[in-house]
Amino acid sequence: MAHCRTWARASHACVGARADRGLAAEGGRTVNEPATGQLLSVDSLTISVGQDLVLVDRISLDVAEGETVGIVGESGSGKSLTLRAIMGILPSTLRVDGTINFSSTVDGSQTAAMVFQEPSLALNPTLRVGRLLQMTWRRHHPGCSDKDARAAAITLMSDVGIAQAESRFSAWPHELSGGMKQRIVIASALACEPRLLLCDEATTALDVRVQAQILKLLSVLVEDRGLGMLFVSHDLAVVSLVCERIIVMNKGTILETGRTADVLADPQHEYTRALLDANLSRRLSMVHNEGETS
Ligand SMILES: Nc1ncnc2c1ncn2[C@@H]1O[C@H](COP(=O)(O)OP(=O)(O)OP(=O)(O)O)[C@@H](O)[C@H]1O
Repeated sequence: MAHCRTWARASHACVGARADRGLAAEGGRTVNEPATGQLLSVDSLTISVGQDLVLVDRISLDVAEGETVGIVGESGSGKSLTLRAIMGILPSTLRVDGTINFSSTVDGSQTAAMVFQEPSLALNPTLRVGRLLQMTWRRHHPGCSDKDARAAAITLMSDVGIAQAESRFSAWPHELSGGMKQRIVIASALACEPRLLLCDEATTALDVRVQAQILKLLSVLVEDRGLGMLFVSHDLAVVSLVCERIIVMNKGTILETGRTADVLADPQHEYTRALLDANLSRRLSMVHNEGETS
């Protein structure tokens, strides 16, 4: 089975980069099976560069089966590095210590897939979108025929809300809107049949109406498929819409964590209160309204 790091480097079309069980230890990092019921368990993850620059400092987090967890914090707080460490796609210049425990399927594969921020960059402009999904499906379903993989790709396109999926199979990325492109990116992640979806600012590049539609889609997919999701965003309003639990990060450390409703109603840390700025309630109702009308 191809390793996700090889796959992620091989082509920027591989938007559904996937983490497999049994990754080799890197620095002081080990990857094992987590406790029953947990899809992912991260213990004391530390990411550093050079002799003494610590970018992520001993953070621990869990995602249970079917649970949606958000990591929120301003730019530079270490959210993306954390997700990339979990996926095993950090640059080799960074040192990773700590423990990452991954749940896996019986054959030890298909555990986590990642959705990146910018769909225009994530999709290979020279690859028709249906063909990308067909190739991704075949990569993760060895022995599947071209015809069956094409059918699976069209089903995935329908699943992520692309109308007339069959005729759009041959579309180029540039022929699709930003929202459609992100739907293809999500479909590509689903082609790995993950149990855990890692989303890195998955709606940040989209306008607010499309953002609401994609958030709604992610919520439906996660619920229907019983997936766990780790959703990273700098936007607390966005995270609170799709996550049951929130982790607040700043400067590489976790400041607080709790049920979404609790964190919103009674933030324990001054930094969290700052994130809950005067615009939050207005923005929340705006996003909720957009979600309802989409
Ligand atoms: N390869 C690297 N080498 C050195 N420092 C890095 C590297 N990648 C990221 N950093 C630094 O690590 C810190 C955390 O980066 P990270 O990308 O995780 O932040 P973030 O919270 O995701 O914010 P953003 O959404 O802006 O990316 C930042 O200060 C960043 O400059």
